[in-house]
Amino acid sequence: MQIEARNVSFRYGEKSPWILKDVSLKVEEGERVGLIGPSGYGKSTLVKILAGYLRPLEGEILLDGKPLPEKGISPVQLIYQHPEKAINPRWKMKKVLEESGMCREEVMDALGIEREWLQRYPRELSGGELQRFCVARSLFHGTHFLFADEMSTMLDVITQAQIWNLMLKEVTQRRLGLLMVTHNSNLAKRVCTRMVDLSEINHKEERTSM
Ligand SMILES: Nc1ncnc2c1ncn2[C@@H]1O[C@H](COP(=O)(O)OP(=O)(O)OP(=O)(O)O)[C@@H](O)[C@H]1O
Repeated sequence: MQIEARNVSFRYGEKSPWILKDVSLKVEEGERVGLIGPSGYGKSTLVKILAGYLRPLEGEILLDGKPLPEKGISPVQLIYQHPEKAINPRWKMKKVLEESGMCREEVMDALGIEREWLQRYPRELSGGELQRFCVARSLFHGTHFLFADEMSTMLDVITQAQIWNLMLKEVTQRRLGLLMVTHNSNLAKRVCTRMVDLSEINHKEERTSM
């Protein structure tokens, strides 16, 4: 499988400056790509577009040459920096996991998810504890591509290592495609098979100066 951003352009408002202009990027199954670039340059925006959370104003996102499916749980999963925004506040954690069909014991153990947390609401967990649920959920059996947007920045070093060890094991064994946004070059070197610098594939400066 392959996911592709083809000639994607985006801005947040009609009069706002272009954030992305004519950006093309492909990620193949089994690849682990690190997306880097200056702060505020559009990395998170591109990842949200690739995952189908935002629609491009020009260009398209193609999964094996077809538009992303609109129904069902997406084969493209995004884990962001703010787990509290990604989880339904009215559901207990058990229901959150059940909805995705992701209740593998070994994943919960590897992530250090305590079973007692399953009976709690999101507001009753810390950011790090919630993020483990977001990671667990993203690994449901239908996932083909995982996008991690600075997902471990808020976590302590031990939890970061725990989460990344599991992610790497799953990504390698299942040959998932991974796109990670990070400012941590040591982590990127350990995890990624290829690096992409957004400033090299984004043509916004060329167009806006015309
Ligand atoms: N919802 C929004 N509405 C308006 N502007 C936004 C919105 N989200 C982001 N932006 C702007 O779009 C630009 C790109 O933001 P984005 O978060 O994609 O950058 P980034 O490269 O991921 O940054 P960082 O490395 O600092 O996380 C920034 O100038 C930001 O202020």
